[in-house]
Amino acid sequence: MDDLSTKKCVPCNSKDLRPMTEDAAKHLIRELAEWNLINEDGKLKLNRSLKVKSFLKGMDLFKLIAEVAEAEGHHPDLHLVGWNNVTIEIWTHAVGGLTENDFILASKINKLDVHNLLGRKAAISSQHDC
Ligand SMILES: C[C@H](O)[C@H](O)[C@H]1CNC2=NC(N)=NC(=O)C2=N1
Repeated sequence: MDDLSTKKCVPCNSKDLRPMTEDAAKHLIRELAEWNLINEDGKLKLNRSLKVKSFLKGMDLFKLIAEVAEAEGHHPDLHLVGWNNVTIEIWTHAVGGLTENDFILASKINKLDVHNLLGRKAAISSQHDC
């Protein structure tokens, strides 16, 4: 399996884009440390929450994530910035479910060097050598 973070998201407006099955999503999620596969009213999504050092550091993290999303042309739902935590959800709105784009974006988020923004003991990805 190629490292998802080395792939590029594709435009979501191709008519033959379909949501992936739950089995396919369960297979791919194994490549994504710290992300959860959730089923919200039958809609599969990727979800994760992170501890951050402060509200402002949470906003800084969202800005870095936004830059990755803009570069990929694929966007997360940046759900929440709390005083010490953030929550991110990713799904492909065009198909109402998950596509490989979502996993690619999550993998690129995992690669961000944001140690200075994260709360104690938090890590953006357990795959990092910290
Ligand atoms: C053409 C382009 O791919 C679409 O407008 C993109 C933009 N970003 C997107 N992000 C997400 N998460 N889902 C989409 O369906 C989507 N569509």
